[in-house]
Amino acid sequence: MLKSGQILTGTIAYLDESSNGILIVGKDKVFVRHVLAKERVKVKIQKRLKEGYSASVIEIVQKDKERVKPLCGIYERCGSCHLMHMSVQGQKQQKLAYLQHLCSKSKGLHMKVEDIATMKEPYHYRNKMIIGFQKDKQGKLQAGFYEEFSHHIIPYEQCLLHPEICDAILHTITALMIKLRIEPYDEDKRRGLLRHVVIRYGMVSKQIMVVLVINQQVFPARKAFVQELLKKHPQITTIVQNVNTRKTSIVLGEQERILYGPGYIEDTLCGLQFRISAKSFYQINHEQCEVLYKKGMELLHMTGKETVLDAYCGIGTIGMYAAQYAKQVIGVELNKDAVEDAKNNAKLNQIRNIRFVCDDAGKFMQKLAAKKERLDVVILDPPRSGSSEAFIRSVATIRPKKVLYISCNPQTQLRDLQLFQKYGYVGDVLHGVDMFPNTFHVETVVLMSRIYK
Ligand SMILES: C[S@@+](CC[C@H](N)C(=O)[O-])C[C@H]1O[C@@H](n2cnc3c(N)ncnc32)[C@H](O)[C@@H]1O
Repeated sequence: MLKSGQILTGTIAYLDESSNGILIVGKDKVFVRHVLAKERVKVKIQKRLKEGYSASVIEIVQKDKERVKPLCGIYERCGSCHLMHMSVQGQKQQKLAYLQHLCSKSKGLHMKVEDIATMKEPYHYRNKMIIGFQKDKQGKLQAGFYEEFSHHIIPYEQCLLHPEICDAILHTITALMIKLRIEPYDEDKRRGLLRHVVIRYGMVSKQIMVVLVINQQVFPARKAFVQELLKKHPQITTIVQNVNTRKTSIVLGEQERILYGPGYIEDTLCGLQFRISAKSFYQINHEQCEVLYKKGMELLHMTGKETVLDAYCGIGTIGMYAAQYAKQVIGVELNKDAVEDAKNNAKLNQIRNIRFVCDDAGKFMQKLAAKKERLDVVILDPPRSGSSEAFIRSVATIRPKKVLYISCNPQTQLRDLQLFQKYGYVGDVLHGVDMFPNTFHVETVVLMSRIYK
């Protein structure tokens, strides 16, 4: 048994799915942050965990050649980034090893992992920023991201993952909160006004949306707040007030009020125009999203005769891109604001061979199967939790020739691939796209086809 405070030296065996370095000591696992696989480290045991022990690094005795100095001053405390101490190549190797490991332990699947498409400049890529607020012990207002596994905010000056303008806007918002005596929301006491600020940035259009999430219907200093914010940042194209009075960690509430501008931003992706409103999903990495969609179309290799279903379609981005290579596309999405955006986006781009339905993807697929509808291609890009058996079973009933599965969570994707296989669809290559550099997340795409003709 290891003791708290005990000092050990050893070699990191591998990094787990949360990028913890694993040191094996006898039968015990010791979890070490911010190390690389194969590095020799001197660590101090901190505490016992359910699965082993946590330890802090005293010294990296032997550095891996992919180790780099993190550019962010609060990297080790913040927790939003996990791999900033690795070069682009090192991050790629780590993500490849992780995907290979996941594939190898997915029973019944014979997947190989093809390359991961990385970004040359892996900074300032996130087009959406979510900020929380708190007061420190001295009553000083702080703004920042949540520390990993906690509701404690780590204040920051500059975030290397977002466009610089977002930081400047946030600093103005913090100054305005102090000036106009706007209290940050306190989760425990359930008091205070401003819960979160969401900033969305159109990477091509440069349009900016600021969403102020407040804890009550009335926003007392609203006019002055909006006027002063716009005066300081005339680049902001829309400001939305969102009301969230629920006891929840979900950021946005249902109700919205537009305080300035149209209530949405527009952006260009794969040569198409998209309107994005506050509650709609939009891929957070513009450059890599284009890489991902192109990869998807390349894998599908469509002839222009296909009827395609774009399931979990968001604002219709993949579907509209696919519509250029297909006979017709149906998009299905649960979020009604996103469907509204999608319908507008089809008009905006004069794409007439696409229609959108607001429904649960599983239920919609069951209805299509019951009506014996014909589909040639199904594209699905579900949320992190993955798809459902109802959806997968109905796909098998409809018997499309090809199924393209895009995912931001390879664990649930591989679970779903096992189900697809049970229902007669197999894929053998997982393609990675690094949509989230400096973090342990990775986007993957796989093409499946029917085993039985
Ligand atoms: C990862 S996003 C993908 C969006 C889109 N394909 C894109 O690339 O921008 C997942 C989408 O699934 C939607 N969604 C979540 N659960 C759903 C369900 N049960 N049925 C249909 N859509 C759902 C979310 O609202 C979100 O827009």
